[in-house]
Order: sequence, then C-alpha cells, then structure tokens
Amino acid sequence: MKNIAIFASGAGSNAQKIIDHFSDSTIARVTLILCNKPDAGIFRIAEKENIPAILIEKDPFFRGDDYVQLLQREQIDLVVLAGFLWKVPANLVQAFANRIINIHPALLPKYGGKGMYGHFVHEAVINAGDAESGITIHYVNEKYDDGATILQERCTIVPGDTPETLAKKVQVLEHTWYPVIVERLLTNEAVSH
Ligand SMILES: Nc1nc2c(c(=O)[nH]1)N[C@@H](CN(C=O)c1ccc(C(=O)N[C@@H](CCC(=O)O)C(=O)O)cc1)CN2
Ligand SMILES: NCC(=O)N[C@@H]1O[C@H](COP(=O)([O-])[O-])[C@@H](O)[C@H]1O
Repeated sequence: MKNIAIFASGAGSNAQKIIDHFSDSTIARVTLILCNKPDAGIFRIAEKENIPAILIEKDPFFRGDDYVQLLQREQIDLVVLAGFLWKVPANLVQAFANRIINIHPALLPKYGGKGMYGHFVHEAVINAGDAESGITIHYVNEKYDDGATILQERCTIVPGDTPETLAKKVQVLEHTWYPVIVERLLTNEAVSH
C-alpha cells in the first residue's frame, strides 16, 4: 500500500477527487494533507475524511528539514501538489526526487511561472485569444512549472468563453486525469494514453 501526501492551498477539489479515487483501493491511500493557508477548504475535507492535516509554517518550510523529515517519517511515496501556492524548496525536491508531481491549469510551457496560478492563468489564456487550453501534469523540480511533463490534455476555447467558463472546462480535465495519473505512477504503468 503506497502512501500519498497532498499539498494544497485552496478549496481542495482535486484533493477530494484523489481521496475518492483511492477510497477503497489496495494500491494507495492519502495519508497526509499539508496546507499553508489556515482558512483553506482543504482542512474541512481532511476533517471529513479523517486524514491528518498539517498547517505549514513558513520559516521551517523554507529554512529547515522539518517537513522533509516528516514526510520520510510518514513513509510518503508520492507527494501530490494540488493547488499549492508556494514554491517547494530545493531540499524537499531533492529528498523526493521524481516523487513530487503538480497539476497546472494550462498547456505548459505557456502560462507558467511566478504569478501564474488559478484565475490568473485562465485570464491570460482568454486575453491571448488562444483556441485551446488544458492541463499539464508534471514532475516538480526547483523552478516553477519547469519539470518534465507527464501528461497534457486539451480543451477547446469557443467565442464567448470567459476565464470562469474556461476554468470549469479545465477543472473537468483535472478531476478526470489527476487521480488516474497518480495511480499509474504508483503502479509503474505507462502514463500516456
Ligand atoms: N519547486 C516547485 N514548487 C512548486 C511548483 C513547481 O513547479 N516547482 N508548482 C507550484 C504550482 N504552481 C503552478 O502550477 C504555482 C503556484 C504558485 C505560484 C506563485 O506565483 N505563487 C506566489 C505566491 C502565492 C501565494 O502565496 O498566495 C509567489 O510565489 O509569489 C506559481 C506557480 C507549486 N510549487
Ligand atoms: N499554478 C498552480 C495552479 O494554478 N493550480 C490550480 O489550482 C487549482 C486548485 O483547485 P482545488 O483547490 O479545487 O484543487 C487547480 O485548478 C490547479 O490546477
């Protein structure tokens, strides 16, 4: 049984989909949730699902090894970023090399990097007049949105689409594919479909 830790900063809808996906699985389970925003909805999900949740403290996260040691002590096999809005520091990236993944709500390398998260991403895509958007699931390295791509899925953008309607299309892709990719990675299955 593999152990998954989810890092989030917001509502946690992707975390909920991953928790649901593994709810009666013999492959893996979500054993830890970590969040940097005390009022984030993810804490209510953790309570409902009876999963330990930790409020991340800024200085220890960026300056020490406390969280590396915690994840190692908890025998975490895969770290899943799901709307986590801080940059994962180099010590954690190195300690969990190729075992930290992220989902980005656009087709990287476009619309990535500092400042590109949530609504800001969809706003930029709509303002650019692109005909499509989508998701990128990728490994996490020491830079924002720079790690090797695991999967990209696309959705069309039609006249009249707004950042809000695009966000809904992208969220369908996220909820469909993130749990599937997490399972494929943990069972060493091919990840491209
Ligand atoms: N080392 C890495 N850490 C993180 C990555 C990554 O690829 N490598 N991905 C992000 C998730 N993300 C995009 O997918 C992302 C999240 C947040 C930001 C951002 O600009 N954050 C702001 C702070 C926002 C806040 O505190 O409310 C900032 O850094 O100024 C960019 C991209 C997760 N971590
Ligand atoms: N650049 C990172 C980024 O923008 N991540 C995005 O945050 C949202 C979290 O939603 P959730 O809290 O409902 O899972 C998701 O749309 C995810 O792609």
